[in-house]
Amino acid sequence: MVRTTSLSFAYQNSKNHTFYFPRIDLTSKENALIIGPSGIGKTTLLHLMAGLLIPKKGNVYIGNTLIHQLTRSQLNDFRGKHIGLIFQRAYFIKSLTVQENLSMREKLSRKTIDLHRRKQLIEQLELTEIKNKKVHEISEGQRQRLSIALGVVHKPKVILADEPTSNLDDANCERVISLLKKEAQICKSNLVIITHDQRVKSHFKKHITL
Ligand SMILES: Nc1ncnc2c1ncn2[C@@H]1O[C@H](COP(=O)(O)OP(=O)(O)OP(=O)(O)O)[C@@H](O)[C@H]1O
Repeated sequence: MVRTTSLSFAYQNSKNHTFYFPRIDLTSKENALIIGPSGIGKTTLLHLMAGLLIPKKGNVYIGNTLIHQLTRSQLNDFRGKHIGLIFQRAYFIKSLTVQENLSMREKLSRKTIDLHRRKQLIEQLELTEIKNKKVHEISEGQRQRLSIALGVVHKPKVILADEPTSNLDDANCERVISLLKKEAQICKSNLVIITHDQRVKSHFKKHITL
């Protein structure tokens, strides 16, 4: 369950421009797209939902937790355990292998390491053949799939993805969307995607328009 209430935000250096966001209310396992023109505040909203930015007013519930009432260290801990972030440009440790990056992400979540889950994910995302390769040795498409794996390996309550398909051809776009939906189903999590991509829109019933 993900819910936002009267969320507003202003960047410190933004000459008092305040963003006001519509209410979001996602029931258990419900997915949604955040859509709207460039610069309207989609990434800002996603970062608020991830607890990476602090709202001026309002709050974000993930499950029963009001995330902005947590202390900074509780919030970091909560994010590590319960939020899966997938950025357009993923952050990897390039000197480590695919498998080592996943293992590092699991350790950071401080959840019990689930070797079966990691193996299953590597197979599902077709990373088996390159699991022992360093990240700088793999292709762009493989990196995209690894970034999904890193976002979901710890079975988060919510998966937040920022433009996960914008650099992909049609076949890979379809593949990434169906992988994300499948992983959300397996993790029983809410999936929230920011997109400009017309190809993605028909795959989701719920659209949040900014
Ligand atoms: N750290 C920051 N400090 C000040 N202003 C910022 C900061 N980050 C973003 N902005 C501004 O806030 C506005 C919204 O940015 P945001 O990235 O949330 O928009 P967006 O809807 O995701 O855009 P796009 O679709 O182009 O990625 C933009 O005008 C941007 O320049």
